Amino acid sequence: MKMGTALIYDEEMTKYKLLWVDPACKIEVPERLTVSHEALVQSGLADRCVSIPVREATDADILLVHSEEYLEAVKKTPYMTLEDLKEFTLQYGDVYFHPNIYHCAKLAAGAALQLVDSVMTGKVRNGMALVRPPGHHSMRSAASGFCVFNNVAIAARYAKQKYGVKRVLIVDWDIHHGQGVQYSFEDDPSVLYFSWHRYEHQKFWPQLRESDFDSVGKNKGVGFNINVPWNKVGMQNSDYLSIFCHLLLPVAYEFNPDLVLVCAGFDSAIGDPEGEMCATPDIFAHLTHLLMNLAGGKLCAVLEGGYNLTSLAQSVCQTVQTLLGDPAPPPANLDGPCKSALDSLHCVRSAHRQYWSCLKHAADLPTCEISTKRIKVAEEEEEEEKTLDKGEEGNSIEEKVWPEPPKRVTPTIRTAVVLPDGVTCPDGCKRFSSSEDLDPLIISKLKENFLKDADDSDTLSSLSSLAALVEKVEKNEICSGLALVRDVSMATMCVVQHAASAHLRNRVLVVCVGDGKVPSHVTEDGKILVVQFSNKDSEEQKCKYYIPVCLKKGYSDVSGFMHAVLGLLLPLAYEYDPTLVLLVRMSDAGLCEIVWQQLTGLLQGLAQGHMLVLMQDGEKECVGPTASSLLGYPAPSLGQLPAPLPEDVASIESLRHRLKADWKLLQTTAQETG
Ligand SMILES: CC(O)(O)NCCCCN
Ligand SMILES: [Zn+2]
Repeated sequence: MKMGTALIYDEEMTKYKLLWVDPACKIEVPERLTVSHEALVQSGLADRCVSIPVREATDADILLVHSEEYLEAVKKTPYMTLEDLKEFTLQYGDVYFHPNIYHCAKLAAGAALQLVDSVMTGKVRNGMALVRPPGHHSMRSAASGFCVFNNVAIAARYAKQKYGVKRVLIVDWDIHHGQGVQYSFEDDPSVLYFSWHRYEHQKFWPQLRESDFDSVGKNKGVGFNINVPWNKVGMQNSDYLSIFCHLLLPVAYEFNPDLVLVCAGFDSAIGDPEGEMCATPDIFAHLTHLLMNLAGGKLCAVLEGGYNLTSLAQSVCQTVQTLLGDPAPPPANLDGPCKSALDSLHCVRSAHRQYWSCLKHAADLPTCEISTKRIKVAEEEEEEEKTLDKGEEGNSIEEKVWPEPPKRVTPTIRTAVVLPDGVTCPDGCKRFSSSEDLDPLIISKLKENFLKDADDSDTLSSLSSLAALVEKVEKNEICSGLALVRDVSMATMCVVQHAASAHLRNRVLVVCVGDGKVPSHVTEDGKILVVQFSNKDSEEQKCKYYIPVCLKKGYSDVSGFMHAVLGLLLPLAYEYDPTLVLLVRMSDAGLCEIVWQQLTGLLQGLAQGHMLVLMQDGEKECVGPTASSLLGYPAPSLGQLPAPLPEDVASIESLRHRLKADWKLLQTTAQETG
């Protein structure tokens, strides 16, 4: 698998600005680009990227999306007087023209195409284009919302035409609805457009009825347009993650794209005057990470909006650092999605349940219109009393403050391996067997707890290597580890006991695939959370921290397993927020290798990538693929997923219903909180 991250930027795109007074447009300033690029340079991230030059999009490129008359009209703007420019601008909404904006718009679109070229030719794995003017509002024959040419829509058409890409996923996390993208692809089943956006029941710009959740696409494209309206401001990290886990990721995996394009707008971050949301910049590390195992890692992020220069720069850095493969930071303040977000999630899932098998079981609403109107009425009442108690000034937008995202230090050793002699150490990994610096107290504890006959020296050495490995991971000297052990249950017990012991401030998430014995007794205090996938009818779930997931055909049913991973394990894991993930492959795990790699890849978003994988020593052939995932290589695609088995969906759903009282990120509708 290819590595390397492209960065596409050219300061020429800073050389246009608003030349007259227009309150709607004054936030779109050249400094947006300079602070973003400067932050990447100062943090050392720019130097780690492959710098790719911009180019001008050709007429043919632009005509993939826009009409000739529109292109011809825009071509005239460089020669216009100030008065003509103002006049020309009046025909569009919330956008401005400038003698140099046509040039910059060609560079912005061209930058996106250069990014597609470098990813599709395998020169890099993924990349980011820092561009302005943005693109997702511009339509076939109209500029809109600071956008002139639709950079991402052009890139999607270009990828299909030049590289024969069959399916493109466009994820638009900008806080505005990219209506231009929706109009371009709403009847096209080969391009799945996903957008969340501030909507407030059509009160927020661009105030379109077709931005609501019931715009699902047209004709052959039904199901391939997904709109998530935010009907309140103040959405937080939990709200964004819930949408990814319970809507975008299940659909994206079912869609199985060959290429992922991101309309990477950062006005959805805290502090932005447009979005007025409260998600912190580090959330973009997780959103990026969660998309990086799709399409074999082929991901192109293109800048859209973002108007708070501080949160914009921080969010851009979080995104690029994740594209480079650095482990994600611990997600901040996950306290469950708010009611309004759950209502939106519920409406979108039920609007799309007929198009996506992963949503077929989604609870139906009586009808969303009624529920939305009901919510609307309730909110308006609430709104009234709020303004009343706010005193005379109705809308005081207080200055938001948030902590600087934590520094993400990648350990010198990314992945260490504990392997029996004769098993080769995978490229990029470091063989680990040191236990000499393990204090004798621990050694004696291991002896008394785990050794039947005291002179079983190689069991002792393997267990003490594991204990030593846990210490190194805890100290962030090593990011992740992989061990082949003789007795995987005993090794699990040893790691859990060691990691959970007092002197290590750990919360250990133990994910077991297979029916072996797991440490279920040590989970009362919440220092351990065990999730075990098996095909044995699970004995009644004992406590909040031991969760048996029973799948009829075990994990051999890829769809059912991925359904459980995306909709149950990921939300649980994010809410639990472990400091260490222990992934255990029990000997009888009939798990297909790619699913195992997807699971390993997805779980690395937790615990800053601090993960230990334990496997039975008979699974030598699994060492290479597991190591490649631990090293940050993207997992191969799973291919088109058939519908999960109904009985598996039923058992996962009933488990989710049982658990959601304790684990708020498992909720998918507001009704459940009642
Ligand atoms: C790219 C963008 O989505 O941030 N543009 C926002 C335009 C807002 C106009 N009121
Ligand atoms: Zn925006």
